[in-house]
Amino acid sequence: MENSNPNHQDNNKARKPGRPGGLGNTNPNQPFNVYWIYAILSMVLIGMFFFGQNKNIKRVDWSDFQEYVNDNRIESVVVYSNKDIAEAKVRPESASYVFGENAGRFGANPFIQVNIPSTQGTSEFLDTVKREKGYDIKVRFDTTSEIWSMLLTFAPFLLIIVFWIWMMRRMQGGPGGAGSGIFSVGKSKAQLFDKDAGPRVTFKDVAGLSEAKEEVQEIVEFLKHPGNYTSLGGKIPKGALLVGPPGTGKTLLAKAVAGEANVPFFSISGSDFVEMFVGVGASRVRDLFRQAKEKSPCIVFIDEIDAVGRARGKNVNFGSNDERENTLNQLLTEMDGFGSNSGVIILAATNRVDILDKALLRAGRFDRQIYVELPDLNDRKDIFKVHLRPIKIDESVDVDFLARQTPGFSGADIANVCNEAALIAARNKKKFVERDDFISAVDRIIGGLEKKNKIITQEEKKAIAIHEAGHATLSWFLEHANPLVKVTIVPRGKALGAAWYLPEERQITTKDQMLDEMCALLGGRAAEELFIGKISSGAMNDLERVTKQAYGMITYLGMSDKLPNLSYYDSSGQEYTFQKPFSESTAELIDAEVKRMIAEQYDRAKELLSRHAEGHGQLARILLEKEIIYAENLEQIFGKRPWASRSQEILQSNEEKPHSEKEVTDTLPLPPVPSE
Ligand SMILES: Nc1ncnc2c1ncn2[C@@H]1O[C@H](COP(=O)(O)OP(=O)(O)OP(=O)(O)O)[C@@H](O)[C@H]1O
Ligand SMILES: [Zn+2]
Repeated sequence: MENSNPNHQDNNKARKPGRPGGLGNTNPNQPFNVYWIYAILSMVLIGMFFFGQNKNIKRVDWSDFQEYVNDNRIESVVVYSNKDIAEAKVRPESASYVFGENAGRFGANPFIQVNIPSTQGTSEFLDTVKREKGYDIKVRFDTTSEIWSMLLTFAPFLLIIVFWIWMMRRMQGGPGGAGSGIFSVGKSKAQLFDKDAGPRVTFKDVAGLSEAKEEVQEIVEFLKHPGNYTSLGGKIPKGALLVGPPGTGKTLLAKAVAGEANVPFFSISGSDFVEMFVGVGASRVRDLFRQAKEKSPCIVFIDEIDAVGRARGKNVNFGSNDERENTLNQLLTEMDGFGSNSGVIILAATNRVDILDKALLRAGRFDRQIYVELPDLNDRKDIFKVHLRPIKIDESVDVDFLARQTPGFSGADIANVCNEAALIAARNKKKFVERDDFISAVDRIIGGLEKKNKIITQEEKKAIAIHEAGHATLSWFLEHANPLVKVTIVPRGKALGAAWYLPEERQITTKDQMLDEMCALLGGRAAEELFIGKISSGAMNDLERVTKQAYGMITYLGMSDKLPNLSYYDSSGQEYTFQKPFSESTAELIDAEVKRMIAEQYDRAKELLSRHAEGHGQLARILLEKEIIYAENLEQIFGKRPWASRSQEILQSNEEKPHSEKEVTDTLPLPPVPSE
């Protein structure tokens, strides 16, 4: 079965070492931060809002004004000395008198304005009134209004002009340079590795991957000697897709192609195109190709192309993914647009070809797929050799041994192991990195840090032991179950118990094998029920896998008696949203079949366990005591495995206990954190 081990892939992802992706070029000497522009603009707007807001002012005649003052209806007066105008605030209790019906409207701003006749100044008039009647009117002379109004009229224009100049300079690659600020959202974030900058990556740096290297060798030739191909009328391919799990060296390979051909290398991640602004993705794509054409011949590498290249929706979700689709369309247009002899070759990486839009894979686009797989034993040796080069090791370190310890590791994981080992040795103040450091590094990367200090009650420990012993016992007695390598109840990372199995390398899996696997997975829960009488949450991971397996067998592989030879799998990757491809009654049948299949295997697990209850009990006791058991312990208890066991062969031929790809972990509920 392809992808028979989804768990492992997840682990892989999690422990992928962090490394710089295609980051945008942020210019450190940027003299002018773009946020200043925002700040100034918003201040102007706020200012305009407050000052430009006209108070609702009622104009009155001079004679009315005099009357109001005489009747003491005015609270204060501001005299604008440079204009022949005075503004007066009306006492609230007089508002209705002054404003009449409109009092409500003027209520908040009870101001009146009056033109001062040239014959008699307001101030003199007010002075007289004050003196004669003793009213307390505050008078203020104001000259600022003039300045303000001038500023307010011209400031926006000034700002716009400054802003404009600044913008033009930026667009011409002025002080800020390209790649920074808001006006560069449409610029691609591609990272350029020019041919003369830094050490070149070549095929020597890429270990293993011999088939992939052979295939890309041709691209190197295209780039080096295009004439050889075009003279015969052939067209140089525009792109190739590197397909494989994370960390297997896709980026490295693409870089090596550029290095071998000695051409510039643009690197960008698919997710860098996608931004929340509409149209930005498409404009970034245009920009990327414009840059690439300028530098041609060159390689453009798009990592994680699935971020933009996912199949365009069949089900119209009312424009939810429009932006991504526009970006994808632009990419397709650009790929069609440039001539096949322009010297730009696009390499893209993905680990999900199945979800890519079919248009991307059509002839003339990414019509070649190059598989970059997880390394096998020999490849792992080579990768170790590459990454051990810079490390000071002593003679106890044996590459062959290391490669055997790391099945299922990707190139990135191996790089990580080497680095980790060096760190561990440094922590222990060693002069050289020793074999033990590598073993610890491998262990650490497999299971996260050992957490011996995690508080687990004796009862919980017993439950974990019984659960794990259940898996172990069943895997011993089921013909097709993967042979067990070791089981531990030492908590590592999140898992409280774990079992390692040797996976058999098989391309197709029979129904019997799948059923046995399910049975072994159910062994943990079955042992809990049989020997503790209480079931726990520790089996969640097991149950999830069993349920998925059963659904897969019934709906994809057509392996149930009631629904034989039917597959509702859609390899085109489109998901069914509104309509299932089967009827309601079939859906019920599927559910019933899944339940039946799991129930059968569970009964089988319980039956087998009760037959070997004594051995199981011994196993659980050893586990409790030693926290770890190996295949040999099982042999001592149960005798030779009834079926020729690959694990035994391997264990005999190799003294080391190989770690293995298949790891079944169980999570039990953590004990409550003691409150301090
Ligand atoms: N075959 C290999 N030989 C040597 N080193 C490798 C190999 N594969 C991976 N590595 C190491 O792992 C690192 C990460 O690999 P790379 O970035 O090429 O993986 P990738 O397949 O592109 O991953 P992703 O799909 O997540 O982008 C490399 O920088 C290199 O150090
Ligand atoms: Zn389990």
